[in-house]
Amino acid sequence: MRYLVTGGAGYVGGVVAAHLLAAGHRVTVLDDLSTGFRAGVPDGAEFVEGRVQDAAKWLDGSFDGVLHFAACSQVGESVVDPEKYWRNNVGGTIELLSAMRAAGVRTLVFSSTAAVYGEPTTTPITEDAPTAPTNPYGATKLAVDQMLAGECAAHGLAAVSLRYFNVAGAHGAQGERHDPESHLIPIVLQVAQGRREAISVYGTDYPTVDGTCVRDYIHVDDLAEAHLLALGAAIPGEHLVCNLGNGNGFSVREVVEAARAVTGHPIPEAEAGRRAGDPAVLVASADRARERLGWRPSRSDLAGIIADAWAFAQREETGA
Ligand SMILES: O=c1ccn([C@@H]2O[C@H](COP(=O)(O)OP(=O)(O)O[C@H]3O[C@H](CO)[C@@H](O)[C@H](O)[C@H]3O)[C@@H](O)[C@H]2O)c(=O)[nH]1
Repeated sequence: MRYLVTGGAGYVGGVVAAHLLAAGHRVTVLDDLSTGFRAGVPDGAEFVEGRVQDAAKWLDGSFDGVLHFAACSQVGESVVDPEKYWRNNVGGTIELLSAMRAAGVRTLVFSSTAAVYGEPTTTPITEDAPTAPTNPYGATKLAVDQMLAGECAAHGLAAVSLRYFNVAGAHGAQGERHDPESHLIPIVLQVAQGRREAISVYGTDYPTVDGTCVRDYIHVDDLAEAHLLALGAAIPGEHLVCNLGNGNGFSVREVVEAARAVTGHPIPEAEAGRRAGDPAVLVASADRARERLGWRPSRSDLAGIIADAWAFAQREETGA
């Protein structure tokens, strides 16, 4: 099969592209390199530098489906520059959908997020939980989910929205890298490497096991496998929504403790105030992904996830 992967130079898109290639598919990556690097594009993928808004230039009937990752994804930035998020994330997807319709490409897997749920009312979170995003990033991802439901009903698109919880770990030389970095595990590992003095723990008075926020960390390879399964599970006319998480929560302090064990470095902590918009607990119910996709995450051990991220961070540091 032949697939277009938008945003395939990024962390998740690049790892999914690698899994598609390993499964014997042909992959074309479409990415505008707005993140400043193309390290994520795996060997063996065709690479097209361009914007998703211009997908019509490259999409034709030789493609069997699209995996859509191209999006702005920094929560904080979305609050200060919401227009950029609506323009890219929603505007870009409108153009992609019309290009797909024109080319007769009728299968789509979309990179959605747990951020659509906002502050959850129950845990673990199922797909039927109320959606109430607390920032423009989550709002634009929810808008695309809603757009896809309409596209499926009106035009018979087969679409799956995968709502990721906290993606972590690495696939060999493909790992998580943002500039500036804001995610917990990469920052903790920068402290281990001596590139930062301490990890600022955002909030120690949450109603959780140790007062710090609890998240559901999922290995990027498990996440990638769900995308391949989603391609097979997509049904014309149906918009399927699945959460992707392990169903286990770990606190910030548990993550830091696990990183100390993995790296052998002390990793000092500095208590800081709460970060605006952080829910106390975000843990997925992945029952639907198990039932509908047949998905079985196999790398849910936190130490293993951090060990892969650490190997990637060390590789980046030494340029190996
Ligand atoms: O220096 C840091 C960085 C993070 N945290 C905490 O660590 C947890 C995880 O933070 P982070 O890695 O930034 O992820 P989240 O804020 O949970 O957001 C992730 O999960 C969201 C949906 O659940 C997605 O929308 C985001 O894109 C994705 O980054 C949170 O409680 C943060 O407050 C710290 O204490 N110190």
